Amino acid sequence: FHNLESYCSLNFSSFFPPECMISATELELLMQNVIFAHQETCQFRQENLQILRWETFSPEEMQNFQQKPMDQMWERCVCHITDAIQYIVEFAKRLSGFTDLNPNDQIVLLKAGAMELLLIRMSRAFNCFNNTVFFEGKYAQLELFHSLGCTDLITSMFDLCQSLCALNLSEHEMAFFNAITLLNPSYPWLQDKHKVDTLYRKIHFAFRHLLRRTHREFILMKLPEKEKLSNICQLHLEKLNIFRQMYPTIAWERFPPLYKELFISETENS
Ligand SMILES: O=C(O)[C@H]1CC[C@H](C(=O)N2CC[C@](c3ccc(C(F)(C(F)(F)F)C(F)(F)F)cc3)(S(=O)(=O)c3ccc(F)cc3)C2)CC1
Repeated sequence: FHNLESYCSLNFSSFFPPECMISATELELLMQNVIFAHQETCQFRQENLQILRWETFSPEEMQNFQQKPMDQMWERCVCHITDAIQYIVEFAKRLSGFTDLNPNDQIVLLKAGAMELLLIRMSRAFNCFNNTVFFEGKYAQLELFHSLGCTDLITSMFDLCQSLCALNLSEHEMAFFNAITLLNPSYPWLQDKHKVDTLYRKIHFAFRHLLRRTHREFILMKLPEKEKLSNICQLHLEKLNIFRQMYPTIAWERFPPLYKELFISETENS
């Protein structure tokens, strides 16, 4: 019945189970909560990213980055991503209903979703006209990250940013896309799947309500599929493991605890 049920919930809102039904005021409050949670927890403001978007690194600066040793460049980037993920954790905590979830499930959703939300947010810091991304104060071309030794990962991140930029998402749409990506009820390790599913359906309903009001329903079909995001996350984990084989102690000694907690599996921690 799964297909029938998901088909119904998409097309016949009256098929919503009772706990999913929300009043008009609750709907407005939920929409504001998602939008404010996003606005208050972005690392950089949209207008500042826009102002700087033609500030690119000079060839000399590029070379300087490209000549950095692999472990140094990895450590810098891992610190940046950890900073960005702290904001993403804050976004989750401000989503009404997230902190009411089973604490184990909150961790499961953040472990699985933090990198996906990072990738979505990255498109805000991406200039699709010259294929550059905001990095350490200016916009950087893909080649700047050469010394990381994971050009396929960087390329797939840039491609994802290009596809998201093509949708020209508003900050409101970005907020909802992040919220529904985080609250994915299909993760296997969830203890209270039903509670996550109820919250997911409410936020998805509010997202569709926003899109109907702005005549932007078509983007729902054009958002990157789940597996496109998870493939890039998988590639990130593979590159991290290759790096750790090359520099076995760096990850332990120099990577921030939050990054290790999220991306270096417990079995190795013990
Ligand atoms: O909240 C906001 O306003 C946004 C949040 C997201 C920010 C952002 O784009 N980022 C924050 C950290 C960023 C980032 C992305 C990916 C990674 C890695 F995958 C690897 F290095 F391998 F690529 C790692 F983890 F393995 F190391 C590290 C760090 S970055 O800006 O340092 C950056 C690095 C490489 C790029 F090729 C493009 C960007 C992306 C931009 C500001």
